[in-house]
Amino acid sequence: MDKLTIIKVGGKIVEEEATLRKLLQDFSALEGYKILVHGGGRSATKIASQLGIESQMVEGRRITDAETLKVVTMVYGGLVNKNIVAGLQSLNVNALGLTGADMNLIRSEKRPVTTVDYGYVGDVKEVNATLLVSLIKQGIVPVLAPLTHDKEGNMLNTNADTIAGETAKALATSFDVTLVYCFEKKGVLRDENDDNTLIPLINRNTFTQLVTEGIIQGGMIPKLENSFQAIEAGVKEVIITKADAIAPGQGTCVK
Ligand SMILES: Nc1ncnc2c1ncn2[C@@H]1O[C@H](COP(=O)(O)OP(=O)(O)O)[C@@H](O)[C@H]1O
Ligand SMILES: CC(=O)N[C@@H](CCC(=O)OP(=O)(O)O)C(=O)O
Repeated sequence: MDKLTIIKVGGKIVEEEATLRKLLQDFSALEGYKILVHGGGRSATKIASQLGIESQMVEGRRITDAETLKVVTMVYGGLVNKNIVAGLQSLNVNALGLTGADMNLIRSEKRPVTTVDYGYVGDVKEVNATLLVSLIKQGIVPVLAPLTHDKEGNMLNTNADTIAGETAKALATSFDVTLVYCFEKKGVLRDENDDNTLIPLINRNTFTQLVTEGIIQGGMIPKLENSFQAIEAGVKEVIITKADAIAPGQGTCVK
């Protein structure tokens, strides 16, 4: 099977011009088929605040009311996505920016209200793998924004780590998929403020232990949950690493 690399890049990296530029250069140098998935949570929080809209996160997910949905649609589907596409085009990568609504790429359902009402947040139900395979085989590089739709006319906000994980899972029968989550730290760390404390390998058992010890917390918990789900669905390799270290052999390997 052909190899496919899916890189997910998070908030702090896409927000800063220099780090984003470096990541896009490294991404452009990757051999073979590839997809870039981006977040942009920090940019959305900043612009929402400038518009007088408060942001509220619960367990790493944004409470998305009608006004917030307008902001995230503009920021992820517009500003961040097009900035990345233009950057990649300048590096001769034939990037195509897409939300989940475009060509019905990712359909989701509004998350049911339980103790928390997340508002317009979508849980992924279906990724159009056939479309992605066809685009990739034409030499097109999809750049995916963290937005989905319900096929009833509504956009829904979806966590970017989940978009990357679900896309990797959907493509695992067509390619040998490597999924790389990159962010501002070296990987999963014993002390999250010290890049010298990298944990090179994590499995479900060590993960549970590290969560109990409080070493893994916050946004790293859903990132690792997405990683294990991807591995269990046939994704070949999941790596969590620093944005300037996306080449093989670096960061934390999830098994
Ligand atoms: N053990 C750990 N090692 C590294 N980061 C950790 C750890 N535990 C918690 N984190 C936190 O997880 C965050 C990454 O998750 P998140 O903010 O969702 O990522 P992203 O920037 O990719 O969207 C890090 O910024 C860090 O604060
Ligand atoms: C539902 C939900 O939480 N969506 C995320 C989508 C963006 C994201 O995931 O961005 P990062 O990767 O930069 O964190 C949000 O609005 O923050």
